[in-house]
Amino acid sequence: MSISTTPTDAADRVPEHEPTAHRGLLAWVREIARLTTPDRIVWCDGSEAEWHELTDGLVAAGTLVRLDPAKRPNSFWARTDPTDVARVEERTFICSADPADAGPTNNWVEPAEMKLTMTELYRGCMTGRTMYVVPFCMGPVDARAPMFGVELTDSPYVVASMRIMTRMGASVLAAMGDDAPFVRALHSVGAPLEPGAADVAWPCNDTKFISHFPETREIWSYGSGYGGNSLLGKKCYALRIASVMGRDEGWLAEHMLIMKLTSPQGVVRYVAGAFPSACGKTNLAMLEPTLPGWTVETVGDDIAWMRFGDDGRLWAVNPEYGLFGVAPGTDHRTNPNAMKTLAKGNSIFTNVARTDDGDVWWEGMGEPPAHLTDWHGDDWTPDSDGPSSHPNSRFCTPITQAPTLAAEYHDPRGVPIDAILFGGRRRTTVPLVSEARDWVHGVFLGATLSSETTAAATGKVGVVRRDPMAMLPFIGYHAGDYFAHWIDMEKRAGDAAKLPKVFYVNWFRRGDDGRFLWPGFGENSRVLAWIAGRLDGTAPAVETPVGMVPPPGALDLSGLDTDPADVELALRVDADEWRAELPGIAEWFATMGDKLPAVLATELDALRARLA
Ligand SMILES: Nc1nc2c(ncn2[C@@H]2O[C@H](COP(=O)(O)OP(=O)(O)OP(=O)(O)O)[C@@H](O)[C@H]2O)c(=O)[nH]1
Ligand SMILES: O=C([O-])CC(=O)C(=O)O
Ligand SMILES: [Mn+2]
Repeated sequence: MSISTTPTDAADRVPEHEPTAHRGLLAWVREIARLTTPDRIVWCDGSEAEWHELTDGLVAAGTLVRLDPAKRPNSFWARTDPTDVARVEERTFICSADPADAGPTNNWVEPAEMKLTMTELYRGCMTGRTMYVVPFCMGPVDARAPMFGVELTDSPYVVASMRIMTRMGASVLAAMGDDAPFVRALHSVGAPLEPGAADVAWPCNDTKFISHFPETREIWSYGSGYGGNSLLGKKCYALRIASVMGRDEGWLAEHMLIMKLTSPQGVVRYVAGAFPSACGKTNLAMLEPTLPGWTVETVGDDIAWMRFGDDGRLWAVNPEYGLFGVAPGTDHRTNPNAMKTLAKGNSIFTNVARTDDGDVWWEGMGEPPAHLTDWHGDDWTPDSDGPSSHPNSRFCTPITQAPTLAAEYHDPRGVPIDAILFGGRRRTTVPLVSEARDWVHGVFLGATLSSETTAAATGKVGVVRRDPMAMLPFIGYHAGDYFAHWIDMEKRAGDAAKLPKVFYVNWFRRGDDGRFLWPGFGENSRVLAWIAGRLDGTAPAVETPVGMVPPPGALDLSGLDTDPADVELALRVDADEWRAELPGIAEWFATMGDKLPAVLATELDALRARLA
């Protein structure tokens, strides 16, 4: 790291140590320093030495606790303020010039008004703190058009996490040269330190704003240190801002995993999958197939940027560099590859429990130890009331440590997608797997995707809501325009178009007694094998009102110890349940007003007719 300024004249000193000649960047850094008045400015180089300096400082401040290096090398335990544990959707804003561009799914404030409000919050907000300049790149730096960003933040926890989650530092700054365009991402925890005041382990502010200015490609985040609100390369840039770039430039920025699926015969298929937050993307991306001979390799677990190649195929890149995964439920039986990734160390665990011998623990990881320190920092025993770990506790770890990493991960061209899966968390109605009849029907399935809310966002858990393409909290513009953009992708593919087939999955259907009807996790390979068979034209399917499903016997259930009657229930298409679903879909579409593409209204009419 290089320190560019002294404590007293942070904003105005001659930039002798500023490691770039990028005038736009320098001017912005000085402008923000003048506004936020940090004690010093640090330009992050992404080096090993810088990581150690940051993490040592965070340990000294009490934000991080170093885990036992013999068990978890170079790894740390963090606890947040109990009010700062998840994305805050009601405090997230799309500040487009025209409110119609934000649409019915976003909070909107006029951009100048939002900037006025937030400028007053930012004024002096870094007093007593360091402002870090974090140059980062979403996707490979050697891409044809590398996607740069710079985050200015007063949180060293954010800097350390950004080093895991993005390509960042001196090499990125060098690649930016002196005039590359970049997304300006400003972040503050909103907790100035007056001289002599004591700091807290997790500074944050009750007032929170996660604001996006799509026209100027800017992000202003204030008051939260939690990942989804503060690691601005992730949801804010790679989904909300990038979805607007995609609209303008003809590509897609999606909340999708990307996997490489290889059959026992060696046939390779690339599959992307959109499931809402905490609905199984990371697990599917790292799956250990139970069906012999199949392999799954990981390209991405959360975000896919997809554009058509000259070959008419849809090519997907994972813009991220790390995994920011849900901890609870992750275990050697459910996701052994995540456990192996974490065992290599170099990770930050947030809001999980710590064992007395310097390791981490969370619900779902086998038998609980007799004593833990829980995510509040309190003593915890198996007799304690609540869980030891917050349901949205997370691990942050380098994706390059995954034993399942596909070699293609590093390829700036990405991988050509053969199938897109949409999926949600539904106790009823939605069958284990179904296939769309064509592209428009596939877009309809995505546009009407529904799921029960999870702990990944603040608010009530378990409420069914429409979550189009698993992007409800992340579409940076009008959802009706977004649907039209998806439909139009068919035209963008050109004459040689080879569109992915679309499937709809639900791992979470339950029996009357609340049990999961389908065992999930590695057993999902059986569903993937049927999907691969559909792509090859070898697997059978039967028409139902909602799409094509595997007939009895079409799923390979050999060696599965689930009751076949449960599998049948998981696959069932119940016309009554689906008829009950129709008013909700109609209501949802009505919120799009005249922006709803006519073909989607036609799809709904056709579904209604098939169910009549
Ligand atoms: N029953 C069941 N649970 C699953 C399955 N796959 C994942 N889960 C659980 O669902 C939760 C979320 O899974 P993840 O894979 O982390 O979800 P995600 O979509 O990557 O979540 P985000 O990182 O928030 O976007 C975890 O507790 C998993 O254990 C499955 O096939 N069946
Ligand atoms: O953004 C976050 O906090 C984590 C995440 O991946 C999601 O919620 O989809
Ligand atoms: Mn996610």
